[in-house]
Amino acid sequence: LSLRNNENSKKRGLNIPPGSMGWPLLGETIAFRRLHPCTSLGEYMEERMRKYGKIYKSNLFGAPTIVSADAELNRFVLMNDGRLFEPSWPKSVSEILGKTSMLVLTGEMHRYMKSLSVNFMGIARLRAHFLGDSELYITQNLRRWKENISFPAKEEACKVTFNLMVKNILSMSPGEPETEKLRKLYMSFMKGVVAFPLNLPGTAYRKATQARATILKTMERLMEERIQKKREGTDEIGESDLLGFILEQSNLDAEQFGDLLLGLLFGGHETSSTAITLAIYFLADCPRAVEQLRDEHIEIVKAKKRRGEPPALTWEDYKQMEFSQCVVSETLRLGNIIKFVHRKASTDVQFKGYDIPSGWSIIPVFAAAHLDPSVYENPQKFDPWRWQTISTSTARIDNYMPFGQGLRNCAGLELAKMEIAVFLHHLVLNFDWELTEPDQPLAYAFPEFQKGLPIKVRKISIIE
Ligand code: HEM
Repeated sequence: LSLRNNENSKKRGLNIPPGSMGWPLLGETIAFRRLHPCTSLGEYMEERMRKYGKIYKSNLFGAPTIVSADAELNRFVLMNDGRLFEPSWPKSVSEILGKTSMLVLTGEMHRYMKSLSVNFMGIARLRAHFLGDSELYITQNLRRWKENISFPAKEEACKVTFNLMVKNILSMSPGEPETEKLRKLYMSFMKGVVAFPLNLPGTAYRKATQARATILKTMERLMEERIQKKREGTDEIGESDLLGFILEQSNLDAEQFGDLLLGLLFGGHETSSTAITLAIYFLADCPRAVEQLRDEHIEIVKAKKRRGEPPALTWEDYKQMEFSQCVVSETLRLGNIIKFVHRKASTDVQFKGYDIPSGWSIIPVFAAAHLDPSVYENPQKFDPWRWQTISTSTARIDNYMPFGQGLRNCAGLELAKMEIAVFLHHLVLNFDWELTEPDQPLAYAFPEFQKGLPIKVRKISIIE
């Protein structure tokens, strides 16, 4: 199909970007997926960019594809979502995330689900629920850290972000048997989303489809139980979790709710735990940034004491974490948690003299601008201070897209930034840490630390 499409475009005299379509069927998918550090673009892209420039054609995931390392084209694609472009995730991803998942929905239904999620994670709820809950789960978690014993940081970050999401989605508490059951199911589901999509018995992909079905059944049961409680007048949760909020504010059925839940767990758990782990990794090599972070957070705590406030962080305290936000921005730039997204042209599109034929896939690679030396001086360097000056520059909008942009931008970006900052607050106030083994994050579906980033901590006590 890809080759036929390519031939048709030639016949129509279109100016398709240069590139190679690779092998029949497989195209260049294997080379595209080859592991490389997430702080680089990898050999496949670097070689193609040297040969063909920032916009080139290929054959990926079974479709003729334009790969874009061009920041302007990436922005053009995202700003024309729903008009010239639509989502086009590989079938394996869309099947596992569900047909009513936000990543694949378009039009009215996408807008509806998006507005539910954005409202659910709006500033009011961040202040009222997520901030206090994040702090609670983070402190509960860090309190258990033992000195001088190596442990994987990723696992700890995952516990925090998972607990936060299930508490706010389903009012489930950490450590309860039902929460643990859901966590295990979710882990199998997650492995399948990123695995090679081979739907055979015993494969990660098959296990994930089974986990998905079980999670959906659990959702259905929880929904029925809540409806029953509402009828009996014994529901105490009301709209304080997503399930209650959806029951009051929408008419989603159990499957739609299940897909929304999986999407938020998937979107909110793996990404932010990866971001926290990446910050721990980058900071371990940048003591000056840890020192400056520590000063910032000590000052926040002292100011609270001076004002006679209780120790819990408030939204106003969070807003004081300016250098921490620079650390967050730099972690997301260099870590490239979502390296690229999948779209396809819903009509013939022209850009910079090139034609992108209707039906072709396009992969905007956000990481390309994040690592471009003409945009970010010394791009391989973890340099949070660069954000103290960049923030006023307009270049940032085009060249910095860790959360995507436009219609389909991240619904949880404020939550994510807050979670990372609150984690940093308690981390730098309570611990020094070092990496115990080399473990570089590799660009898999998400950046992945092969060993989960083993670290060793030392407790410090700087606030009397
Ligand atoms: C550092 C952490 C995060 C990063 C880097 C990130 C990144 C992204 C990106 C790049 C997109 C755009 C996908 C596209 O264009 O197709 C996206 C969408 C989305 N994200 Fe996030 N995200 C993060 C955290 C979260 C959190 C905490 C949540 C919520 C719990 C969340 C929920 C979503 C949802 C629901 C969408 C789909 C929006 C839509 O289709 O309109 N994300 N995220």
